[in-house]
Amino acid sequence: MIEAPPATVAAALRHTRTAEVGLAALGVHGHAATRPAALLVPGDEIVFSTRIACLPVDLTTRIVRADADALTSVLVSGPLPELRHESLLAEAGPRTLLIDSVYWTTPFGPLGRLADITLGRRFVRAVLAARIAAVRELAESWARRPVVVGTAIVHKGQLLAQRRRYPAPDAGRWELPGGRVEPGEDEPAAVVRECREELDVEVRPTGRVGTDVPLNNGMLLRIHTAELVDPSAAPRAVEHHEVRWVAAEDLNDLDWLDADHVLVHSLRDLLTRD
Ligand SMILES: Nc1nc2c([nH]c(=O)n2[C@H]2C[C@H](O)[C@@H](COP(=O)(O)OP(=O)(O)OP(=O)(O)O)O2)c(=O)[nH]1
Repeated sequence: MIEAPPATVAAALRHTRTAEVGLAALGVHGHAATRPAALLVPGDEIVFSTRIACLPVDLTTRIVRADADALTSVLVSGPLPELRHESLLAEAGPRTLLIDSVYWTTPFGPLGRLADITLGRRFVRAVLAARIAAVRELAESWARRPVVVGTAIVHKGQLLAQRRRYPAPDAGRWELPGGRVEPGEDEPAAVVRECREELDVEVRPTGRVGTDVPLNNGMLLRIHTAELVDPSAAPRAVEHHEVRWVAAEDLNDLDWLDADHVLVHSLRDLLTRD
């Protein structure tokens, strides 16, 4: 049990720090091989190096799922024929139940099975415990951050994106409508208010998508889904340069803000779900 919402725990699971630093204490050294970015996305690979029974072992895994319900990785190369690691998350009131499952096949027949029982399982349990401790620490500290809501408005299979006008480093880049949650306001109310202010339309919040994303300014970005109350309403750029309806296959073409880049695969899933 972790004292944070599932989307926050899911963000901590995706953080390269929990894959790297969490395991270093056990002599397992890992680094993200494909991208140095802080949150892992599907397709990213992590290389782990360690010694088991004095033998050097290198193992590479690839992330195949990274959303608010689960992080899953599979073996790319290493000393095992098969390895799959699944971390499943379930909401438990204000807390999150994290269930870690590791499935593997042992090489070397009966000898391998013996080594598995005497060493392998103990090692995997210790690795999982170290990782969960790192995830807990990160998630519980992020859960105390102020929240910025982003809104994934879906209409006719497309997502509304808007292009920022300011500040200078972000000008011209794309983001989702939204902003800081005001004191005393709940998140769906902030979504409705921000969309009214930024787009001059009424939206109806419908749920959530993706994991949270920690921002460099000390806040936490959380994405809600929404639909237009009046399907014929046309959102307009009140504060931004431009608004645009974007199809799933075009999401990658936009120059998103850094935080939004790691959400693009979840936004694509949202548009192609039905
Ligand atoms: N709204 C929004 N903000 C994002 C996204 N991605 C991202 O990194 N951010 C950052 C940019 C800002 O540092 C912060 C949100 O601030 P903001 O300027 O949109 O909203 P605000 O209501 O707090 O500010 P303002 O309108 O008073 O200027 O979150 C996103 O997709 N949508």
